[in-house]
Amino acid sequence: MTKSNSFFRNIIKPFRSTSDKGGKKSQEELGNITSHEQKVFSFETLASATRNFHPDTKLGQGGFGPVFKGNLVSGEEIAVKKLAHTSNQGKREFVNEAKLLARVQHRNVVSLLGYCVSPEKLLVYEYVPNESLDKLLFKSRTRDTLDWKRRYDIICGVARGLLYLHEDAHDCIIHRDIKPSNILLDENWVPKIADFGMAKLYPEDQTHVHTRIAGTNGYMAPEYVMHGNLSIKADVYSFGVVILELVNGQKNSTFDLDRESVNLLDWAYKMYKKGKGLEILEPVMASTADPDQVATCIKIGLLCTQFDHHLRPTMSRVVLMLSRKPGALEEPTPPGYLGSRHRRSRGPAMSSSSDGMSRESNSQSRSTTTSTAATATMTAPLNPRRHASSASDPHRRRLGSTSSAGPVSDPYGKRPMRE
Ligand SMILES: Nc1ncnc2c1ncn2[C@@H]1O[C@H](COP(=O)(O)OP(=O)(O)OP(=O)(O)O)[C@@H](O)[C@H]1O
Repeated sequence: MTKSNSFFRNIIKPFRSTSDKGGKKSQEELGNITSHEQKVFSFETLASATRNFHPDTKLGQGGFGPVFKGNLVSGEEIAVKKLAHTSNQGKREFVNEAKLLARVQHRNVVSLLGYCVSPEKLLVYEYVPNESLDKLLFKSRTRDTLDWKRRYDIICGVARGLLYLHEDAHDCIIHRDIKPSNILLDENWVPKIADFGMAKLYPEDQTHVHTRIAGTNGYMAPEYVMHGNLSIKADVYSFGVVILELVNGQKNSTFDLDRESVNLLDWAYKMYKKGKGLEILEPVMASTADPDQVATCIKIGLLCTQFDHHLRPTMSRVVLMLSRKPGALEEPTPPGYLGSRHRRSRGPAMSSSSDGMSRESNSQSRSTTTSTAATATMTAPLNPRRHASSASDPHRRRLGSTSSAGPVSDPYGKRPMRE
């Protein structure tokens, strides 16, 4: 047995004896995975590194359970994710995260260093010191640390990380939960995509997969929320939301700058159409930001969040677009979001851009599904001013709304996949 196979077998085994009826299948699936070298850590090593999981070393609390900061005897700093005992859901996510992260290695994706399975299930990551993006971006006290250059570099880094996951990794991986709290920043502000508990392998021979909805309100693509239709374009949509949040500094789902707009996407699109795109930029950055770069990012954010997923660019195209002038990019069509009502445009959009040239929008995609109705109304507006109940409950905030004909939605929000 190879080291990597033993890694997954060790992780899976303790779960199978309890409730995992699909364990054999999972084990076979995992057994096929080739991974980078993974290290087995003893429980004692990790307990000692975290001072016995002392509360002072706690970095945060995720869906799995707590995450602690540790120092190995070698001096290396690590982050240790400890699986809470209670949920089977957590176990599935735990295995999923281990399984997927073990096979990826990229500057913009957090590295899994190893694991421990007994007596506790622990995943060990590289420590990423500058916290998650949400903690900096959505707090007025810390927001100033993110000047435009940093924000632009974060956008470019996350784009490259997603491009890697979608197109360059061993298999295409859809992350499914791209949002600022899952983007960690290292000591040089290099972004690292984290939290692969819900990520899904994307079968090469399929154009899309239908799956249980899992994700976070405000970041989930409309076709995914309504029909469980999952493709790489769902990540592209979430990435577009993150771009616009980085430009504006407000969360899409709690946006309150304009009472006439349902959310940040709606407002940003309206401003753009009025020729006031640059006013989307958070005023504090106005003096330092490069207007062309800002305009390009806004346009990419709007292109990524278009209602019609066929029209959204792929990540390779996004990476290319990031180095272009805004006038060289196609015109975005209206965004999709909960509560939007929008007739899907048919065929590639030919549009006249500000430099006067007509261009075909890039709609090449690994998703060619047409299961989405041509006209769709989503029934649960995001704006908490209108639907306060969904904003106050953390589970519901993560929950995607679903149409009655759509796939099963999970009342507890973040769920990995139909297995
Ligand atoms: N490798 C790491 N380095 C530094 N901090 C980390 C690392 N991994 C996680 N953290 C911190 O621990 C917190 C919890 O992370 P985790 O990925 O478990 O959950 P989350 O993404 O915040 O929430 P959820 O699981 O509900 O999506 C993060 O917000 C982050 O601040």
